[in-house]
Amino acid sequence: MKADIVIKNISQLVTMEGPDKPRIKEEMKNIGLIENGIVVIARDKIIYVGEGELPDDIESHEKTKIIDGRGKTVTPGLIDPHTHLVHGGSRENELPMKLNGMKYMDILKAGGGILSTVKATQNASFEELYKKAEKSLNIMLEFGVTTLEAKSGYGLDIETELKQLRVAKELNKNHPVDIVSTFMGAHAIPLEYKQNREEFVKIIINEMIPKVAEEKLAEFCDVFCEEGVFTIEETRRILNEAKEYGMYSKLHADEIEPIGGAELAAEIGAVSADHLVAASEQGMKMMAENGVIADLLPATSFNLGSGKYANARKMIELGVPVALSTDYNPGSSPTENLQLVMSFASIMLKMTPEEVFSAVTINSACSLKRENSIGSIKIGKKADIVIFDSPNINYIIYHFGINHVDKVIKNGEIVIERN
Ligand SMILES: N=CN[C@@H](CCC(=O)O)C(=O)O
Ligand SMILES: [Zn+2]
Repeated sequence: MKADIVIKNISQLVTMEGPDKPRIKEEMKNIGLIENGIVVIARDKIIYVGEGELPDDIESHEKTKIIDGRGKTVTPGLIDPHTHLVHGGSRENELPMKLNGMKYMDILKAGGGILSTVKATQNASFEELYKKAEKSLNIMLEFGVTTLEAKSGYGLDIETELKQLRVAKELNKNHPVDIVSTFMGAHAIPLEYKQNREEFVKIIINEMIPKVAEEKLAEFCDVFCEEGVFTIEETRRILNEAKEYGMYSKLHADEIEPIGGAELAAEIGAVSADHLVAASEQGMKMMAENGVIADLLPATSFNLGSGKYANARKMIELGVPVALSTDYNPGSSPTENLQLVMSFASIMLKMTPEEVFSAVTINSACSLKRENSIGSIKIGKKADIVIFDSPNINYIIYHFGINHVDKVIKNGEIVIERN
């Protein structure tokens, strides 16, 4: 077999070896760490992973690229399974309001917040949305993200929801980062339906979901299940309908109030429940029993400044598989930096570096139903790999706020080279 890229002498190689399924409890600590590691790539796949030298049955050719991994940490490409990538405008105008004590949900109730991004997204052309999202995607790739999820939800009318999803589809075709799309028409109740919310729920169920499914624009459906937004019952109806059309479920659950989002996620067999800052212990237990992944978003807690963070330690203790995401969006988490999220997870959620790496690789892959092709460095999987300019995993998390990436390899191609 002929190698196209060989990365050798790797100080710390994070393989995430083990079964392609969500890691829980102590499993989250086993990241398959190899010192003096070697990874070999041929075309777009990993063909060897181990320790020491190139094995005899793998040959190099004159174009084989040999990368010296001394002083470097190598991991699977990072996966960000919760973003609101495609949207118009920005919301820095809300910063002084928040500093003056106005709450995130009060801004929304007054017609701002998500609803102001809805206006900006409705008014933006396909090209404008594409360019803006492409810029963010480039930053994410620079930070080591090779696959991410992108939600609609800033349209709230059928044309704009479809426009957002079509932008994501086109970017997925043209950009090295793989994008998994989620339909989130149930992100807020538009002002014009405030007195008639049932009408809006019916539009989502009877018009939007069938159209999104017909155009094959989303694999997942998500709902902002929160006090003052969508109720448990509305969320159940929307996600069950989406299931009929073949979409997996995700929920924005118990972000602010413990209204039973975690319990609902377990009941309907959602793939993930996200946020969970206010989730009840009973909800966490039910998630563990039903294998629902907790996708935690500590950058959002940080940016909302509430001082409230999801109880990751309790979730891990109870056997809930934990993933981590940026939640990149213009309101509550305007950052593309997943490495920063990893540092927040360690400091604020008390997750160990090993748990953090499990959360942004294999568990995130599971949260996108991609665990058979990405999320670990394993023979036969996609050659999506990050080389960090860092001698060990702890340093990446400890030295926070900067970009530790040296190189990013996507589908066997070096797409980012920073040093
Ligand atoms: N909480 C709901 N949705 C997004 C925020 C959207 C926005 O504020 O624009 C979130 O996940 O944080
Ligand atoms: Zn979100």
